[in-house]
Amino acid sequence: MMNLQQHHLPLQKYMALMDLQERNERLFYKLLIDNVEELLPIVYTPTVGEACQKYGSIFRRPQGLFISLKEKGKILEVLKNWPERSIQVIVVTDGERILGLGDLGCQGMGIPVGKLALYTALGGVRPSACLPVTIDVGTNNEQLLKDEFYIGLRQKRATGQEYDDLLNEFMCAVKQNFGEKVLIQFEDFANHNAFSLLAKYGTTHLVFNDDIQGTAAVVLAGVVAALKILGGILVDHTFLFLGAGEAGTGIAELIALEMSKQAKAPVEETRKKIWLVDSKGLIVSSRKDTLQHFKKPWAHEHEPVKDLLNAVKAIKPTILIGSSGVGRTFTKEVIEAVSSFNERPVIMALSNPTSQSECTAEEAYTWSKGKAIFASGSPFGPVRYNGKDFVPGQANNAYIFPGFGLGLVISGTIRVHDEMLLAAAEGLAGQVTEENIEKGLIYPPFQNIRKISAHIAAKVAAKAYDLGLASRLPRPDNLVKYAESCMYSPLYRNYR
Ligand SMILES: NC(=O)C1=CN([C@@H]2O[C@H](COP(=O)(O)OP(=O)(O)OC[C@H]3O[C@@H](n4cnc5c(N)ncnc54)[C@H](OP(=O)(O)O)[C@@H]3O)[C@@H](O)[C@H]2O)C=CC1
Ligand SMILES: CC(=O)C(=O)O
Ligand SMILES: [Mg+2]
Repeated sequence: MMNLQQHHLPLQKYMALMDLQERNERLFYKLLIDNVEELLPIVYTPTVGEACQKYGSIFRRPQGLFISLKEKGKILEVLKNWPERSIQVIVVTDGERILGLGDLGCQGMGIPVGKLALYTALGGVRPSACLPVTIDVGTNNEQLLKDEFYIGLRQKRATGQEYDDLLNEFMCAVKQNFGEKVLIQFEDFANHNAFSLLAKYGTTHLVFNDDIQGTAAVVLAGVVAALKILGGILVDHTFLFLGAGEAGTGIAELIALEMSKQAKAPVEETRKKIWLVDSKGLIVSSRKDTLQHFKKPWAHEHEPVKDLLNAVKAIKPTILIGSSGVGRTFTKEVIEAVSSFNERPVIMALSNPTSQSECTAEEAYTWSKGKAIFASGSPFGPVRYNGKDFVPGQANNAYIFPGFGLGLVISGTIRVHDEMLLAAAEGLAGQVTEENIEKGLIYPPFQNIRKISAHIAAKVAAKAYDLGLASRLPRPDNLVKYAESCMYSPLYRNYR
């Protein structure tokens, strides 16, 4: 830690940590687990975003497995080259929507590598069972195509049949090489591929889209915890999203599902409590013909509204969620408006990294005059306002995917089901203590994340057993203890 702390720039710390991961993996995980709050912003958002942007120029040794269009027809052979045989979790990206930073091509590899480091440190999946993959189908990022240090294919992105065929070959080869119980986590695909990949492979493979499903579970958990402050049940609240893509519509759908279960009402009804704004304004029924399929369920009856501020005034949300990927879009006027009709407005600025956050913690507390219950995708430090300290929460899918994946792996689950996402959200919300709530925190500190992950894993595994989707038999009596017993710890063994 002293060595790391001598570096002043976060990117230098990132490089030092990646070197350590390469040199002494066990020590890397020991450090990450023992100093999770200090090191998470380095191996993960926001610094991993900068690392991906500069990946070519800071490149030292390859991490993960790159599969490019040139490997078409040989992907099985490529997978066989990976030295580890017992893979349990693959995180795969094609680099087209890296955080809120856009298309970074195969420099997006930093994301699967970082996510899998968290699978191990936060969720206890063995490092050797984790495989980061980047599918290189080119990039439409002109700057990268001209960059002499760019490490990927110098061509525009393959699309259509060529893209679909490569992805299909990859998905089939994974199953053939690693078996059907390997979890494939899709990460940071652009939404025009993300939804269709999830729908296509959800019935044949164990797949999970972190941006759509993991984010949904973490936000639902935070909202459920916030109800302890706000009062009422989910259907008593009105939600407004800025951003109607993977994160926005994924969260909206899971919240509507939970509302419908709680209120015993059809999901078509509970969806009406949720509104979304995209780059063209509020999603309303008069726009239905021109909307992408994932937006259509949210096209409610309303006159057109052209921007967020007017949408806030018209819809009067109790909960405002930013999932646009565009920084500083929760302006002073927006936060003042939402605070004018709420005693305690919930404001979540989910977009990553910090530069893309819809507002800062300081802005949320100051502009709401200390009323906001605030959480953000990338971390912000505590804020002092009016002589009082406010501690923001981190609404990031990192709370969910490590425990969620662990739950699937330890139960030998063969398919992901929405009920498991609800179970994961319940598991996380259940870990928020009275003490957290008193401080205005709707997420527990990351300090306790391995315990939290074990509880999430137990909930997910229990649901998988209940649904008959778990293949590891017999079902353990105490799933929390079992999950803990399965977790990797970076201990040195005593040799005889
Ligand atoms: N905290 C967390 O755990 C997570 C955070 N995220 C973050 O969420 C962000 C979005 O990700 P994702 O949903 O996958 O991205 P998508 O590209 O799928 O969706 C982005 C949405 O934002 C809308 N949008 C873009 N610019 C504006 C604007 N100026 N005003 C209003 N709406 C706008 C887009 O509109 P249109 O459809 O019209 O183009 C689209 O609906 C990213 O920054 C990502 O880092 C994502 C996953 C997890
Ligand atoms: C956190 C995350 O998955 C994202 O920003 O894409
Ligand atoms: Mg992501």
